Amino acid sequence: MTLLKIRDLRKSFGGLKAVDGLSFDVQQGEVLGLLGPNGSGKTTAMNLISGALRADSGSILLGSDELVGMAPHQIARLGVARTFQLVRVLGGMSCRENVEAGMAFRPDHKFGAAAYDEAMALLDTVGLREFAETPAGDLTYIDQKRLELARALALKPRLLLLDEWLAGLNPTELQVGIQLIRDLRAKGLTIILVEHVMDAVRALCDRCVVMFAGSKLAEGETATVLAQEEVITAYLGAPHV
Ligand SMILES: Nc1ncnc2c1ncn2[C@@H]1O[C@H](COP(=O)(O)OP(=O)(O)OP(=O)(O)O)[C@@H](O)[C@H]1O
Repeated sequence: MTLLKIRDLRKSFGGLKAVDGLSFDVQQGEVLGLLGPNGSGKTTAMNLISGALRADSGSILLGSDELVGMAPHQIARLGVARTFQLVRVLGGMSCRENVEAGMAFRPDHKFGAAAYDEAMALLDTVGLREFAETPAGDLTYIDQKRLELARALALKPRLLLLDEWLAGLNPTELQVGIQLIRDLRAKGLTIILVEHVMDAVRALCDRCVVMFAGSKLAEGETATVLAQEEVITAYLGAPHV
């Protein structure tokens, strides 16, 4: 079953076509890798899906809901959650409060003890239970990334957008991060993963879409796509492949 249907999506900044006629589908329950060299339009595409940017034209259907033209909080309420390439936690609030803030965007948001219990369970999921009352700003960068994931999960999303969530992890942390995303997939969550860490892409993504200069260069099963000559050429010279 198709959860997300993107058709002929376009976004320009001045004369620069950051997303230029992009179309692809995301199936319910799959992890889709959104790949491409630096500047190819991946983050812009994620911003268009989450509503942080408004498309110039095209369509983004989540189920039967058209997301183009909706405000970010409306899209969040429909069940689209994200993490950011540059982490954005509420530094002065505790980790638990950050997660509880994520719940506030949910149609069925909880208060008091119920919110507390759910926030603690989510912190447990990402390995931060012991830091529940620590100000988020005191966490290391990696732990802030974990917290951002817990806050995204607090939305009980149907679709999770992860923008380079695994970047900057050491090899041990990377394995933990990969397992965490696997667990989320096993629970039926649909995920779009923008990622430069190819080991993670191979380990996690059922299918990949490769962007180049705002357009789709390739799409298909991960191993097949990564072996395509035009994909290798597009990445040539990029140090992380
Ligand atoms: N707000 C903006 N204003 C002007 N240009 C922008 C803006 N956001 C992105 N761009 C440009 O749009 C193009 C696509 O950028 P985008 O960040 O989507 O690429 P990306 O594939 O996510 O790259 P990276 O892998 O480096 O994160 C780039 O040329 C970028 O400089």
